[in-house]
Amino acid sequence: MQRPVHSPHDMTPTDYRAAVFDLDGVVTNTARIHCQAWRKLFDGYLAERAERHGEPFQAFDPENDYRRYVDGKPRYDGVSSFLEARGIQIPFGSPKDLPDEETICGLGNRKQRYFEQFLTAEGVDVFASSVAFIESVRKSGLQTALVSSSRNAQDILVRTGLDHLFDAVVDGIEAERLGLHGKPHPDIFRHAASLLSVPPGEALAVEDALSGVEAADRAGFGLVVGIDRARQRDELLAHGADIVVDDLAELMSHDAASESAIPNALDGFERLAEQLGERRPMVFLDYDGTLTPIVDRPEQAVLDDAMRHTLERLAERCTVAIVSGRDRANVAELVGIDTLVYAGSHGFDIAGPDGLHMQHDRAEEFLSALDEAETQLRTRLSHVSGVLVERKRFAIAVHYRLVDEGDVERVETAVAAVAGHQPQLRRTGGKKVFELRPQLPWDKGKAVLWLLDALGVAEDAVIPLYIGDDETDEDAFVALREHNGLGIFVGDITQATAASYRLDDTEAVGRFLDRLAATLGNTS
Ligand SMILES: O=P(O)(O)OC[C@H]1O[C@H](O[C@H]2O[C@H](CO)[C@@H](O)[C@H](O)[C@H]2O)[C@H](O)[C@@H](O)[C@@H]1O
Repeated sequence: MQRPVHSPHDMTPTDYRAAVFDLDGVVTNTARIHCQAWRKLFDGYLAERAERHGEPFQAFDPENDYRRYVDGKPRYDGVSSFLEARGIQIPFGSPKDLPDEETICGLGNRKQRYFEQFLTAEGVDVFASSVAFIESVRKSGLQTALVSSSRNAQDILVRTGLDHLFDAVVDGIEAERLGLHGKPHPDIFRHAASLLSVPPGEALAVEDALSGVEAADRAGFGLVVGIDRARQRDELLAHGADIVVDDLAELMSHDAASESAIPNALDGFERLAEQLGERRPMVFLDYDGTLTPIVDRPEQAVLDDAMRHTLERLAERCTVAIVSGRDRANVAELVGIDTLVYAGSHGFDIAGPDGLHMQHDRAEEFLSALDEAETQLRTRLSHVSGVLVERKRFAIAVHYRLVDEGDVERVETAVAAVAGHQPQLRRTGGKKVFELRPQLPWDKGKAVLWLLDALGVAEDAVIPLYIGDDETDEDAFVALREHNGLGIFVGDITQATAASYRLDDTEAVGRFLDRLAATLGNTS
């Protein structure tokens, strides 16, 4: 029986029989790419019109115009609704129109061309916590479906390897084939529920777009969850969301995500050793919160001698890589062992023994945006006491651990404003830190996969093992799951994690690594 849900804490997935998810902005970060494509389309078209008709040029606003008129809607509906808002009337045309034709369909097809170009250049980011949430509701016995107005949905599912997460998919192509109306009409949500043979009232829906929560609400879903990716909490609620979260991790019950669900790597060491079997581990380690406890200031996070000795011993028996958000040179100096591989700036910059070296081939393009952002951040935040701005080669961390609670919002607003002026950078989070990183589909997970490939080890000869404590480590846990590796989360599990094991703290990490080194010593 469903209980009333007034806040994320009241939500129990097992009260529902099915869960239906939107794709862009919920499972994948393709909403960003759609937004770029819409912006390029409308800015180009409006500029052309301004020249032709002497109209004033008013650019497409990637925040307000995107949310209000195009987000979540099928392509031609998005074009119509934006142009209508600008008082522009052009013929509808036909879906066969070429991208340079001045019709609703022609412009929609032009947007698709831009979208494909951006997608190829930038790749697709996956929200690791959403994947963990979907896996967890499936484990709880719920059926799952994906609904998307996008005609690209299937392609994106295949590219990201996420197609196995859904029992049914209703995308833009299928919707058109069946004559279903796009969001905010309820059709595709109702159809998804019917494919799962579950009445909408017994299913929950997850959406990030205003048109999407409205569609799910109108379809009569038992619970409509809005994800607030664009600071529009109140509007999501007004359009039909029952609850709004910043991230699906907030909906993972402590039980589902914690001790009972995820075994302790020390208690379960024998089983883990069995999983290793004949294979050598390749050990990837995060630094802060994993090898050293979290402390007030980054420079105080000093590696203790016992941990250094353990790492040295382990590195004699298998490959050990440190994968950190810190600057590579900084973390290499803090660890101080030259037989290890070091990946810094969240994997953008890698070096190791025997001349191993990799810097993401586009990373340098972002240096001037990072430099400007750093200057702007230092200026804007100079009056906020306790803020620490830490520049890494390919990222900037803004620490607020020492900032008064009442001032944290000022810090967040300043970081958001700077990010708003620098579309080349993306904002991510961590432990009491906001970060700006290059707007590229690259993260610790991609870096770990690159290393596995670069070190040229046969897949059946090694088992990658990643230990980390923070949200940026989830990308690596997800990547390793798909490559038969193991993730170990350090700390209290209060949110969804894609790790398979856990350890309590850095001291437990030391004991685990010691035991691993001893086991490998016995078998070599
Ligand atoms: O990927 P990691 O190696 O874990 O690096 C993540 C960030 O770690 C550092 O900040 C964190 O640790 C500090 C020291 O304990 C702490 O004061 C801060 O609040 C934490 O966010 C580092 O300074 C950042 O550059 C890394 O991105």
